[in-house]
Amino acid sequence: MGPHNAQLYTVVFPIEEGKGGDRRLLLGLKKRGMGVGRWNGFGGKPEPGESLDACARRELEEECGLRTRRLQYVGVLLMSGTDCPDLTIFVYTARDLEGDVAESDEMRPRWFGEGEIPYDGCHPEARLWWPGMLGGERFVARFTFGRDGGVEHDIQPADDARLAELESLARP
Ligand SMILES: COc1nc(N)nc2c1ncn2[C@H]1C[C@H](O)[C@@H](COP(=O)(O)OP(=O)(O)OP(=O)(O)O)O1
Repeated sequence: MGPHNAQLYTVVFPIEEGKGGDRRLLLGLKKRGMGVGRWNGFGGKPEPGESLDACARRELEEECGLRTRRLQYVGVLLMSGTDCPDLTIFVYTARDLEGDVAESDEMRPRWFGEGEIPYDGCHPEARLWWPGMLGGERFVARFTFGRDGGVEHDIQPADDARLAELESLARP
């Protein structure tokens, strides 16, 4: 199961790093559609012919008003389940941010300190990979959702070659 036969999405996490090494993460409370009522990064589906990088930048600006001078492709989520379509989600972090944070039709943004992330209000698997992502890990994570609401997971470190291989399968 992979990008070639799954619905493709991007998700972007804006991060600010303070001088003392403390980090803040901008999350958005989803106001409609998939994941409504949950805190998440900013993202969505690529438009026809759009690269993943361009999609990530567009969705970031549309959903929270920010642009970035440092977008980093850090991981891939391969999601499957009995009662839902397969999803492949390309994960980015965004630093060196420009613009003003603004609420959109889709997202209500809010900054959280690393120790304040509201995991109970996020997608259930978020707590399994966000701490690693915030710590700078690059990864491929496989999640399999069961009918009982449980989720099996396998999270592996990924290098440039593995991430590029997955990205190339999604190239328009
Ligand atoms: C199931 O678990 C998920 N976990 C996480 N962390 N993120 C997820 C999960 N499922 C979906 N997402 C992300 C992927 C995208 O960033 C959004 C959903 O995007 P959306 O459906 O809003 O896509 P758009 O292209 O913006 O859609 P419309 O323009 O049609 O509103 O959630």
